[in-house]
Formats: sequence, C-alpha cells, structure tokens
Amino acid sequence: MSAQAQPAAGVRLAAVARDVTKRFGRTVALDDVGIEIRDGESHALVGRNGAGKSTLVSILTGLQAADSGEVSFFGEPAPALSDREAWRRNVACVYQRSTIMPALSVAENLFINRQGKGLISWPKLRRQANELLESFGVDVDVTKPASDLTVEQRQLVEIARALSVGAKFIILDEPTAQLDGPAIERLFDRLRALQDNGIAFMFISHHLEEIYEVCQTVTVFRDARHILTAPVAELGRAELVDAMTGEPGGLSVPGAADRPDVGEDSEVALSVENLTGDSFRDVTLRVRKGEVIGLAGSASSGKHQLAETVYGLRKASAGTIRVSGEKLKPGSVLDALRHGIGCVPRDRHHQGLVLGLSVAENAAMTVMNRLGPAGLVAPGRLAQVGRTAIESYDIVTSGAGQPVSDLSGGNQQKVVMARALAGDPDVLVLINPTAGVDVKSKESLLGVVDRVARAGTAVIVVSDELDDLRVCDRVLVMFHGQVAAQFGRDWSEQELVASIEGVTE
Ligand SMILES: Nc1ncnc2c1ncn2[C@@H]1O[C@H](COP(=O)(O)OP(=O)(O)OP(=O)(O)O)[C@@H](O)[C@H]1O
Repeated sequence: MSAQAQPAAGVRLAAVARDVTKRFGRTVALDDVGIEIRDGESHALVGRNGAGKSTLVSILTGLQAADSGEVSFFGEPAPALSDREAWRRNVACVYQRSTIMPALSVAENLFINRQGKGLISWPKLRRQANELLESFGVDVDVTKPASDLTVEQRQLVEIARALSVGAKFIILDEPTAQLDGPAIERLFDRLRALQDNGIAFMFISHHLEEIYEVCQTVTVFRDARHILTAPVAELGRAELVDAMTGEPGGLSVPGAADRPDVGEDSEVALSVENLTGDSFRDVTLRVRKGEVIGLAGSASSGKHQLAETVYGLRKASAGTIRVSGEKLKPGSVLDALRHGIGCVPRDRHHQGLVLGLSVAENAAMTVMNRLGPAGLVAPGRLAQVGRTAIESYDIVTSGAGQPVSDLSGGNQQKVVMARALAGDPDVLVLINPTAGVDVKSKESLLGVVDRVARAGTAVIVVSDELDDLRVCDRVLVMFHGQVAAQFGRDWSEQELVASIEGVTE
C-alpha cells in the first residue's frame, strides 16, 4: 500500500501529510513524500540518518512550513503556522530533548499559556495539575521544579499536557533513547492503553525491535523519499532493513569473538583503582591495550558517572586513574586528553559539539595544535580532516564546511565519534556511542570500535544496547554504584539483561 493511497472507507485519519517537499538551500530534505496515520494506530516512521524524519515532524507540528504539499488533521486542513494554540490542540511531539521549562514547577509547565487573563490562582493551578496527572495515573509532585523529573516522568508530563489540551495525535521522537528496560515497558503499556482510547501515535525509533513491539504500520523514508508503507506484521526485519538501506544483505555487527584474545600479558592502558565519586564507590578496573570493556547497568547504576570521571568531566572523591601508568589530574578533561583519552560524551549537544562550527572544525577540534602552529590551521588542511571524517564515518552532509547544527541527529553523533578518534587516543571512552544512529551506521561505528581495538586502543563502551556490548571482550554490570557482575565474550542475552535489571537467582 502506498502512503499516498486513499484509506479504506470508514477509516478515520488522524494526521495526513501529502505531496510534501522541503528544501534547505541545496539540500532536499523531503521530496514529495506522504504519510497517513489512522485514528488509534501506532505508525512507525523509520529511515537512515538524514532521511528526512525530523523534517517531517517539524512540518507535522507546524514548526516549519513545507515548500509545497498539504497537512491535515482529522480531515481538516492544518491551521495557520502562527496559530500555535490550534496546532497544540491537534498534535504534540515528545522529543528526546525536553520541551518543558526546567526552572518552572510541573504544575506551571502543565498549564503554561493556559492561565487565561488576570491573576493566577496558585492553589487552583496546583489542584488542576494534580487532577490532570492523577487522571493519567502519573505520580509526581506537581510543586517540584521540572528539572527534578526523571526522563520517564518528564515524558509522561509532556504526554499528559498534550492530551489535556485535546490532542489526539502524538509524535514520539526516539522516546526510548534515554530510558532503561523497565521504563520502556511501562511507556509501551501506556501507549497501548492510550491507543485503545483512540489516541494515534507516530513513533520514530532506530530500534527496529520496538517497532515490531508497539506499531501496527510502518513507513520507510530513504534519501528524502517515501519508499514504502506496510502493516508491520507483513514486513520481515530483513525486508525492512533493505528498504531503509536500498540494498539487500541485512546487517552484521562485529562481535568480540572475531578478534584475537587479549592476553593477561598485554600492557594495561587504563587502570582505575578504588575510585569513588558521584553515584559510584570503590571501583577498580583495568583495561588492556586492544581490549574493549562494556559498562552496563540501569540509569541509576552509576555507569555514566564512572565513565565521565575517567575522562575528567567529574572529579573523584577518592581513588586514582592512570593511563599507561601515569596518574591523571582529577576532574580535568584537558589532562585526560593530554594523556591520550578520547571520549564520546553522553550529551552531544552540550559536551560533544559546537553547533555553530562546521563539520571539519568540530572533527578537528581535539587536534588543532597538531595541524598547524599555535592552532592556526590552513583552510585546506582543515577541509581535508573534514572530508576524511565524512568518508570514514559515512556522514550525510552537503560538505565539510556545513555547520553541524544543520545535520540530522544521527549524523551529528558521527561527527562526535570522528572528533573522539581524530587524536588517535590510547584510551577511548564511549557513552551510548550509537544513540540516534541508524542501523546501518551502527554497524559501521561498531566496526570502527573493532578496528581501533585491533590496532591496540583500549576502549570503554557505556551502553545497554546489546549490539554495542557484542563488540566487548568483557561486560561489567553495575548496580547501585558498584560492579555487581562480569561477563566474558560469551554472555547470553537473557543472563545479561537479567543482571542489568538486578535480577539474580
Ligand atoms: N536547518 C537545516 N539546514 C540545512 N539542512 C538541514 C536543516 N535541517 C535538516 N537539514 C538536512 O535535511 C536532511 C534531513 O534531515 P532530518 O533531520 O530530517 O533527518 P532524520 O531522518 O531526522 O535523521 P536522524 O535519524 O539522524 O535524526 C539532512 O540532510 C539534513 O542535513
């Protein structure tokens, strides 16, 4: 079935985009595409990084106008772009990054722009907020600042806010990216319940398994074009990947077992001794040259904080970190970098990239001093670094001079990886390295991890993604700030997931 086909008689369409084209300068982000989301269905939109998904979201939410084409909700043409209130009554999007205001309370966030004229009655505001969240079964203190919410609570508050203004169509843009396993299951249960009550969802995810779990229909975009729309139950995984990539052959993520064993006699590249810090305590670990270590665990396990302490973003309260025997200055990213640690940080927007700078400038940032005297780099040299990064990491961009703010999310992540590796680090710390990266690019980024490990780099991969952990020689599972279990290369999915969830026989 084509997305542009007429729906069967009697089927109500919650949202429709038809014949939509959108250009950014020379880049065609959407080329005459369409999508139809039926009332009460969960419709997946998938595609490789840069395929045009976020651009369609911005058009379906009225944040940008299409160059041509139409959008409608429940049979009515979309409102004028300036009428934000009317858009909010039709559609809401829960982004990976929050749209709620951290300094305001939950209650204020829920009723922002809705307080009418005149004085605000705070007790009334709080009461309404409480009633609203209770009716959706969301248990949070509405007087708390929104910054205190967990990612899961924040998403639920955003969904409740959308439903309370009457929206019956909600877009979820990679909603599970920052959630741990149990939180994902709770979100999916809620989606199913809302669907039963007639709410329609457009669901964007690079985790194809999730699509098979919660969606009924899937639409694939590739290179700005609509490729197919089909019932999920009728489309196999391999077919779906083929539609996304445009080539047959599925995927092959490199596994640690394909690399030679790292012997006990290999030199220790990174040693962490009795390290205690924010959310973890008394952690000791060694990573040998050429060894890849995975750090897994729930969101509260302390794995992120431990990795961030290793690359100097946080200061340990006790213990030492050594690279090739040399002790690092606690809490200094610069010192870590000087000692040969490269990192892919957790939050690429704040720590990973300078959005206003070009692909080349970002990729070369950690090696500027090596490219020219006093950081003065000939433009040709810089462009060369940019071009190499684009080729090596398969970055979809109009060129090395394009600002990274113009790149799609997944392509920005690839620039972060290029930057981390530009200095040929001895130790590489990767936090969620494949977050937001499409299935095919995931394969190539993990291929890079495999390649640098073979060349002798010691790597720490912090992730719960099973694909990311397959490339690891050892996986350490953290629980409540300590290493609770260790697995070799031959872990089974069941035992690893059970350990991450804290389930022990
Ligand atoms: N503001 C902009 N200026 C220039 N180009 C842009 C802009 N926004 C998006 N693009 C380009 O449009 C294309 C589609 O990007 P879009 O963000 O829609 O992709 P996506 O499918 O959401 O990718 P991802 O999975 O990585 O999030 C990309 O080539 C991107 O570089």
